[in-house]
Amino acid sequence: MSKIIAIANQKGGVGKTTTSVNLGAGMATLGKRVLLVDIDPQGNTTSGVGVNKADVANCIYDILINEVEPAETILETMIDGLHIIPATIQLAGAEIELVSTISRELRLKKALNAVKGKYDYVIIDCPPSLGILTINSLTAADSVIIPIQCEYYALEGLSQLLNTVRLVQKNLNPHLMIEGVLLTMLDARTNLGIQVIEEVKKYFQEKVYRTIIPRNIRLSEAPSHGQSIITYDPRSKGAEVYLELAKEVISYE
Ligand SMILES: Nc1ncnc2c1ncn2[C@@H]1O[C@H](COP(=O)(O)OP(=O)(O)OP(=O)(O)O)[C@@H](O)[C@H]1O
Ligand SMILES: [Mg+2]
Repeated sequence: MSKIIAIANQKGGVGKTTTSVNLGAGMATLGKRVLLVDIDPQGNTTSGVGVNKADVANCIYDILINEVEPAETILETMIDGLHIIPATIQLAGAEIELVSTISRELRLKKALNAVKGKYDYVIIDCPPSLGILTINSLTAADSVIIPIQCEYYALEGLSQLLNTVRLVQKNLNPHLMIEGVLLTMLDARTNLGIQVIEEVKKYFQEKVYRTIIPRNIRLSEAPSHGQSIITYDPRSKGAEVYLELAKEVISYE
């Protein structure tokens, strides 16, 4: 059975893309068939797995707006079992173009229905907003992973996200669950990190993953080489923790 997981937080730069790419790569390395879906006009997941956006013929925009078949957009990556539906800057227009479309919140769900059977996991990298692209993702998803950066104001803005999750549950997708909360970019040398961990655990309790992602320079280097951490530096701490996270997420099957 396939599971569709959205990686969402409207706050920018909290590790959504890093988690999509490396959790996906980790799962594929563990033998799962994984489809990444880049639904962020920034297209960082797309370039992060080595796809040259200039060479992309059809992207997620064409699925949402032009009703192109998803199978015509799927690309392979350098990791066996890891495929991607890419995004290009063209997607920036979709928010506005979708406004006047019938059942605009259901576009991604309908499209993924056609391909999800081929995969164990579909991982959707959401943009840093709660607009129609994130709503499409939450409507298509079985569950959502919320990355939270171990920084000041970590919980700020989360009530908006949780409110959006509730609205989607009520109106569009009653099955949507919170898969887990992931603490990212922990700097273990500071007390602040420890405080944030405690605060987030108090709020989300057993939903918080045991695996905590530390700050790791190799994780921030990998995207500029168009690679996940698993191939860029398999011996790094970053590769170790994202594989651990992949095992943890798979264990909840
Ligand atoms: N664990 C980490 N250690 C070091 N750097 C990291 C780590 N996680 C993410 N980064 C870096 O932090 C920046 C933001 O991460 P990322 O792009 O994954 O966040 P995002 O939530 O997808 O951002 P956006 O909201 O813009 O889409 C990137 O430059 C990334 O390489
Ligand atoms: Mg991103």
